[in-house]
Amino acid sequence: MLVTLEGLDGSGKTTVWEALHDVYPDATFTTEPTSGETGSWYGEAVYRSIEDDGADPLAELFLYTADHADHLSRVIEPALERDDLVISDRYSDSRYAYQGATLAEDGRITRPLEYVVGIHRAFSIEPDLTIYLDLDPETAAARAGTTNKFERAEYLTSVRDNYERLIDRDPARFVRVDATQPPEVVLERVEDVLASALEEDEADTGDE
Ligand SMILES: Nc1ncnc2c1ncn2[C@@H]1O[C@H](COP(=O)(O)OP(=O)(O)OP(=O)(O)O)[C@@H](O)[C@H]1O
Ligand SMILES: Cc1cn([C@H]2C[C@H](O)[C@@H](COP(=O)(O)O)O2)c(=O)[nH]c1=O
Repeated sequence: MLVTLEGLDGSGKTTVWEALHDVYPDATFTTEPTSGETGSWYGEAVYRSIEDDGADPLAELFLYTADHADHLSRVIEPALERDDLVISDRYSDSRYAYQGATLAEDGRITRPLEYVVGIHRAFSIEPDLTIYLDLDPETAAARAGTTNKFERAEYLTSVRDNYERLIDRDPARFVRVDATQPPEVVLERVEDVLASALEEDEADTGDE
């Protein structure tokens, strides 16, 4: 089962992702952009681009997408074949929401969100469950510390609008969690959501 954590910078994804290691010690934990144990030079290239305020938005989209393609074949698909629970801190929805927003500012691509979704259609795997940590852009930017070009409240407002569009299109996949709550409350809610989804998945698999 593939579970993804999504939300604005500073919404608390990594805090939750780290805490879930203790709850699901046998799961495969991974991230996008890739880094650490599941990292690659593609992920390193993405982080270089994040630090480059003049990076070309289309080139940046394809760097992120290259990292995703490699992540799928090297980490996600083998883990799913082993029947692991896979928990990814960010995944394709980040691309749809963030690069959708960047390309809207850029202006070269009409219907940027649809364009980014479209380039994934032929090869990507949709998550079974996406937990969306919902936070207003101002709090998100303040928590994230505005350390890179994405962590600005104005930009995060259009990223959040894109997440809302994605949720409207696929409400069954997303579960919204109020990320303004204290960390322990957010974690408890995420744990409940995850436990129910795993129970449901087990029941469905048992029925086959
Ligand atoms: N529920 C919460 N309430 C208040 N502060 C929080 C909460 N969750 C996390 N934080 C704090 O906010 C900051 C950002 O948290 P975290 O790194 O988990 O967010 P993130 O969504 O992974 O951000 P990014 O996408 O930028 O990596 C950290 O200082 C963290 O301690
Ligand atoms: C996967 C992905 C990420 N981003 C952005 C979001 C963040 O500002 C940075 C790095 O992510 P982290 O969680 O803070 O490590 O990259 C993006 O724009 N597009 C993506 O596909």
